[in-house]
Amino acid sequence: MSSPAPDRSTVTRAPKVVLHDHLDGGLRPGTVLELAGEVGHRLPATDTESLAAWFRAAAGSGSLELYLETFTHTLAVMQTAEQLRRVARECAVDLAADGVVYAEVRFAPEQHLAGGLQLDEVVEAVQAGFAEGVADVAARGATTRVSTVLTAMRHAARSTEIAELAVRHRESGVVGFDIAGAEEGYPPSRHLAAFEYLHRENFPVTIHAGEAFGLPSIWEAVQVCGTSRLGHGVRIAEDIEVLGGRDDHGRPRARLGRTAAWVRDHRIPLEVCPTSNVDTGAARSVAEHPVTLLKDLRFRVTVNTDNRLVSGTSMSQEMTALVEQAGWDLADLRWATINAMKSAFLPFDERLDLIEDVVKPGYVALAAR
Ligand SMILES: O=c1[nH]cnc2c1ncn2[C@H]1C[C@H](O)[C@@H](CO)O1
Ligand SMILES: [Zn+2]
Repeated sequence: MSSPAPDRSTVTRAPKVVLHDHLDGGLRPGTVLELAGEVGHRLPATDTESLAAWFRAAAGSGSLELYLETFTHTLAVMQTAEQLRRVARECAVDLAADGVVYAEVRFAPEQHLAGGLQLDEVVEAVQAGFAEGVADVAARGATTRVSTVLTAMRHAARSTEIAELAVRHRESGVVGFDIAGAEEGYPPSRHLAAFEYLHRENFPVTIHAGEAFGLPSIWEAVQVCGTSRLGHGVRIAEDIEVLGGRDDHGRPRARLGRTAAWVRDHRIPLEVCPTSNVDTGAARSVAEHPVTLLKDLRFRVTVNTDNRLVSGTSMSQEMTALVEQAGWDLADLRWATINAMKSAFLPFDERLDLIEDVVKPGYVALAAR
């Protein structure tokens, strides 16, 4: 039985969980303008509206490489402890205002050293900003929680150093490690030493894979690098043959290749970011995005923002787009949210508590209105 299609305000009020959100892709346009003015960085626009529009237009180029070029303007204003703390504080506040109750936010410390900071200082500044933001939210009577994922850039050669950095800060809210950046030509196995170190340390890993490059990248991330989650992972759909019609349980009839079957059988979470995928050309539209097929086939799908500023989005926007353009209903949103909470890099009991004490009651409250 399908549940009603929620409107935008219901989606905004629903408790949401985001596992894939880049700190340097989610700044407020006003903050970029203000900080750029302070450091003398030239931007392609001079007011918040046209700057936000510039990011949208530049990001929607259909290529990951061009999408990533827009980050020069955000990274330029994230090079001091004060700047990082402000951006992180605003990130926590903005996510909470959108109804996000748990977030894992990522960034690449190696990209924040131009102002003379050391790697540990970068992490400490961001952690301090998240703590301030969470406290601001609490002071206004709401609750959110933000964890940190440290990213290493896949074209660079600092992944082992960043992996060690992540492990050093595991007691203060760094919960995972990721690799990001241009995918083609930079397979995840280049960073095998970092992944092997992290496995020895029992430290969680997610890998951007199956966005700009297809199945081999996903296979390598899972089977060679032993990732716990897949950043995007949408091109797993290339390993699925849709046969048409539905089975007795209402699921689409389909034949899964070995990699797709492995990912589904082992419940490997897919951190799907629909708008970002449309921007980079990994999907034609939200309506045609493979996330709906993957949901119907009961992969462990989660819904994410990727880059709120760059893709002009939010969790509520991603979920509303899925409702309006791909036929998702409230039960689907709840399911994806619980999937995300189950897949978080938190201890099992804390994940369970958030599901039972926050997510499920939040959905009950929505239904009661
Ligand atoms: O979707 C993405 N794919 C690959 N790399 C990405 C994506 N979004 C952001 N990045 C890169 C650009 C950022 O500077 C970096 C760290 O957050 O990660
Ligand atoms: Zn990403």
